[in-house]
Amino acid sequence: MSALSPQPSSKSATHTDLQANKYIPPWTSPYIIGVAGFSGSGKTTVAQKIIEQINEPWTVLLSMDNFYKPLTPEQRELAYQNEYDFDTPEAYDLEGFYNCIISLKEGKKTQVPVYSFALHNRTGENISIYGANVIIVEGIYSLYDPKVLALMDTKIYVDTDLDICYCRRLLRDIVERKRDIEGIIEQWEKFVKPSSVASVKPTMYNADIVIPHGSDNTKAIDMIIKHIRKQLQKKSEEHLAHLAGLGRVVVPLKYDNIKVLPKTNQLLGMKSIILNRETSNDDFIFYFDRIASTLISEALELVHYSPAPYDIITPSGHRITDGVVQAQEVVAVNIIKSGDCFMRSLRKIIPEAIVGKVLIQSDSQTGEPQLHTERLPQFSPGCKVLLFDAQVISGAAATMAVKVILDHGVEESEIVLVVYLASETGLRRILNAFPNVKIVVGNLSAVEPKEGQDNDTDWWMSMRFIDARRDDGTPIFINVETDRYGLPTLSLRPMAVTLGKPDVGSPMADEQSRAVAMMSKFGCGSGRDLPISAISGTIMRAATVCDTNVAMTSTIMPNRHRTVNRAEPSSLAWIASAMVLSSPETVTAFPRARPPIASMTIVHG
Ligand SMILES: Nc1ncnc2c1ncn2[C@@H]1O[C@H](COP(=O)(O)OP(=O)(O)O)[C@@H](O)[C@H]1O
Ligand SMILES: O=c1ccn([C@@H]2O[C@H](COP(=O)(O)O)[C@@H](O)[C@H]2O)c(=O)[nH]1
Repeated sequence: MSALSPQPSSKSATHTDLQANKYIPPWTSPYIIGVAGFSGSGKTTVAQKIIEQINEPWTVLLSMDNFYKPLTPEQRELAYQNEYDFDTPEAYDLEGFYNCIISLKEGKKTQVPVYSFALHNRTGENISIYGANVIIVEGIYSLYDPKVLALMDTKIYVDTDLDICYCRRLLRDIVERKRDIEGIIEQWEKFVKPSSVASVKPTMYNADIVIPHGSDNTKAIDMIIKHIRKQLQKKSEEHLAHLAGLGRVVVPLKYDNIKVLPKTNQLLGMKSIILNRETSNDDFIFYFDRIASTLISEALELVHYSPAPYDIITPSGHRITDGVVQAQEVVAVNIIKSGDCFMRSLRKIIPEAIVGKVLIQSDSQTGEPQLHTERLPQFSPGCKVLLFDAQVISGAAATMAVKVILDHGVEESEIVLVVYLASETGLRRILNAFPNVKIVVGNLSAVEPKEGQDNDTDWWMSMRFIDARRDDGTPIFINVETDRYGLPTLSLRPMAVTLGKPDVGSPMADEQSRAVAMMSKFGCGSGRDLPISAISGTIMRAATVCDTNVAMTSTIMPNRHRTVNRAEPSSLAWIASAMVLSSPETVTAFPRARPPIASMTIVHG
């Protein structure tokens, strides 16, 4: 189901929102907060409190200390004798600091040098930052450079009495920065104190908010957090509205880039087997893997081959002059965890394939897809990337994943999305944003709505909930999931959903109303007093397959069950937000005794 906007059917679509024709992820406009103040004033402590309380995925704390200029051996010697001035703005590489923030602001993968206070120098290592939604920049001169100030959304000055700062710095520098007490006192008197008064204090006038008494001032910090939350909510609404726009029909969906598996007897036969309640668990996995292999093989048809640069001599001595060789490296990327159910088949077809991963998860309340983690390899120039997801419904997660891969230097035309189940709306959203991406899909929703199915949403819901009733009519939530051994498996959970009122004024209100109508149509009754956004979140979350555990929905039968073990925090968050579990009761446990398959190569970028 598309959770992002009301979708006109392809028949009736006349909308031409050309502005929507490009995907702008949240990390190309990160929210930047500057925190300044004296050394020891509590800047880091305040920043950490903000991070804890806003609880945004991909919040980066960037310390200006990382941008101390590298020292010459002579300067290092001075530093060890407490004769080097680290408290003048000239000690910082202000240009490098600015360039780093600009690069992050543009959503680029950015290298940040690591600094050691013990060595008084950069360590030579770098930390790579990518995908930040919120960046907190902390440092004595973070509100100093007008160019940097212009990039900040909120500027905070932590105003703590200088003597208190001195005491705290003494303690911290001895314990954490391995400094001796005499040296700290000497440096304080000679450099820190005079610069604090002459150069740091005046930057207070560049701040939007001044926090008297530092991190003790919980009231001020609460106010700041409320303000930041409001700004982030606005940003998230803009992102959702933008994603919604991408789902609108700009031009009728072009099928040149989409390959749907033909409904051959062979494919229908395999589907019939996996739908049959008599099918054993092993056979289910076997036939699912075969369908996955077919999808992968289709995707590999898009890999470039070139004439072999040598003649082939057969065992019987014949010369073959028109051999071909693969001319393109193939790299796989999973949208975890659902994409994992393709991995067994991938391993059989390309055993040496490098596999990268992205974790994209929806916010439980708004349904906004958020990038939590990426572990991607260094993509070689011109390589082909197969992006795996079990299902694409709204298309938001896949759109975001494509953007992540593009940001890592892959050509748009070299990305092939491989997906078992997809809605037309989702594919339209992806292709509106990235018209050169190729898609290989096992099941695509009806292009023309069928009788009684007014749109993709209906189709998806019926696919999801088919046969999913208990004898007493209770709807059951069914998923094909990837289990801890990387095997496709099924889970069943009874479901109770409360119907509520849409959030007035929310860009999702229409969508929420539709969600409620849809849920009631499919028999979900009221149960608990939940905000509607939770329900909507449920649908969106499932729809975008952002949950790490919800792997794949299909026309599946409720005969294969397993004990649902949902201990991972992400699953708990999902359960809490979705509230689909009326009780933790799971139907029967399907016995399984399988060895884990060989672990995947996860290349850290
Ligand atoms: N309100 C506070 N009360 C007591 N100690 C604090 C308080 N805020 C910070 N500290 C301590 O003071 C030291 C300096 O704080 P920190 O946040 O690192 O300051 P800054 O980043 O401004 O240099 C740290 O050891 C920290 O734990
Ligand atoms: O090698 C170094 C580099 C810096 N300093 C001191 O650090 C503070 C800034 O860090 P805060 O976390 O804001 O305290 C600055 O006052 C420098 O004097 C250092 O001692 N050695």
